[in-house]
Amino acid sequence: MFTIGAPDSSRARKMMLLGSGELGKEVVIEAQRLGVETIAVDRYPGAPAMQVAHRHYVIDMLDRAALRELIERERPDWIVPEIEAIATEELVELEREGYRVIPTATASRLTMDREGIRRLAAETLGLPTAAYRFADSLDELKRAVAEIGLPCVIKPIMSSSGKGQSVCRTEDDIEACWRTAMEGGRAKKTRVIVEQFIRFDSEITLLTVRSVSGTTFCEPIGHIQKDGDYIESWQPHPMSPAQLEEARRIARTITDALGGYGLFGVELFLAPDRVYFSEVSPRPHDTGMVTMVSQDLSEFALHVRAILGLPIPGVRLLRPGASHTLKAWEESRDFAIGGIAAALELPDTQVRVFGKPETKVGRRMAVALSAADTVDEARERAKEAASRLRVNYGKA
Ligand SMILES: Nc1ncnc2c1ncn2[C@@H]1O[C@H](COP(=O)(O)OP(=O)(O)OP(=O)(O)O)[C@@H](O)[C@H]1O
Ligand SMILES: NCC(=O)N[C@@H]1O[C@H](COP(=O)([O-])[O-])[C@@H](O)[C@H]1O
Ligand SMILES: [Mg+2]
Repeated sequence: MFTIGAPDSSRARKMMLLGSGELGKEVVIEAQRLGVETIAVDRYPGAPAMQVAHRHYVIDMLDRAALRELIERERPDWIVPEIEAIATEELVELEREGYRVIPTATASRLTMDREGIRRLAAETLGLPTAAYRFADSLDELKRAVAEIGLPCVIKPIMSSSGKGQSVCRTEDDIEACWRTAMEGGRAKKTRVIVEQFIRFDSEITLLTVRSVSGTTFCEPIGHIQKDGDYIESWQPHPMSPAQLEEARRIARTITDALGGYGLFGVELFLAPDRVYFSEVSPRPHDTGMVTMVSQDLSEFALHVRAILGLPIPGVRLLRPGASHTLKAWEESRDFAIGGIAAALELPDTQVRVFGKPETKVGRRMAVALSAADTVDEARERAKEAASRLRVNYGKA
C-alpha cells in the first residue's frame, strides 16, 4: 500500500531530480501536490526546479564520485534523471545496490547516449530509423558522410535541444559540422552520429506512460523545430489511423524494451511512406509542455503518478492546445521578461516563466500555452502570445 509521511519527517518519501530545468520544475510541483519531499540537483545555482524544491544541491552530475556522495547522503526513494548530462554508469551501480532510478538506470544510460538508444532501436528491435554511422575523428566523419550521403545530420552523441547539431549539405561543410559538434556536446566526448536526412511531412512526440495500470498513450503532439530545438508544439496532431497504429507500435516496442515506470517522449518522423523512430526521452518532453493546457493530467502529473506506483486509469484530452517558446538571443544576467500582461489578454492562454538566472543565445526562457476549439486556432493564439513576450536586456 502506498503511504506518504510529511516532507522532512522520518516517513517522508523523497524524490531527487538530476537536472533542474523548466521540465523538472513542473515535476517538482506535481510531486509536492502528492506530498513528496523534493530535492533538486543541477550544475548551476538558481535553476528553475531548485526554486520550488524543498532542498537543492549544485554539483557536476557528470562526476561519478560527486553523484554517489550526494545520493548516499540523501538516500532518495526515487532518483529522477531530468537532463542528458549525468554519469549514468554510476546510476547503474547505485541501482544494483538497491536505489530506484526512473524509469530504470539502464534506460537512462541508453538514452543519454545517441549510440545506445539508436543501436537498441534499429539493431536489436528492428525499428525503422534514418540510416546512421558513428565517427570519432574528422577523418572518420568524412568516411561516414560519404557512406550516408548528402545532406545528412551530424550530432554529438551526448547532447540535447539541438546543441552541437548541424545539417551537412556539401563536402565543404564537414569540417564546420565537426567543430560545431565538438563545441556543442554536453559531455566532453568526441564521438558523433551521422544520420541520413529524412524529408518528413511532419514530426511528433508520442507521450507514452508505463505505470501499474499498463501502457497509456497521449494524443500525438505535432511540433516544429529550428536548429534542432523546438519552437512550437500542438496537440492533437492529425494522423491517419494506419500512421497512428504504427506510431503506437513503435512507442510500445521501445518503451517496453526500456522498461520501468514513468512517462516517455517518443519522437517520430512522419514521412509519406513510413513512420521513423528518431529518439526517446525517458522523462517529460519539452514539446509536451502543451499538455499543461490540453490534458486533464499534464505530462508532469503523469510522470509523477507513474513513478509513485499510482494508477492511471486514463488520460483525457480536454481541448486542442498549443505551446510557443520564448528564447533569449543575448547573454545577460541583467534582464527581465516583459509583455506578460499583453500575452495574457488573449483568451484561454497561460504563460510559464522558467526563472532561469541567466540568458544565453538561443536559451528557452518561457513558454506561452493556449487552448482553443481547433488546433489551428490554438497555434495562432500561442504564437501571438509568445510574440507579445520579450526579453528586455539591461545596458551592457
Ligand atoms: N535525421 C534527421 N533528418 C531530418 N531531420 C532531423 C534528423 N535528425 C534530427 N532532425 C531534426 O532536428 C530535431 C532535433 O533532433 P534531435 O531530437 O535528434 O536532437 P536533440 O538535441 O536530441 O533535441 P531534443 O533534446 O530537443 O529532443 C528533430 O526534432 C528534427 O526536426
Ligand atoms: N530538449 C530537452 C529539454 O528541453 N530539457 C530541458 O531544458 C533544461 C536545460 O535548459 P538550459 O540548457 O537552458 O539550462 C533541462 O533541465 C530540461 O528541463
Ligand atoms: Mg529530440
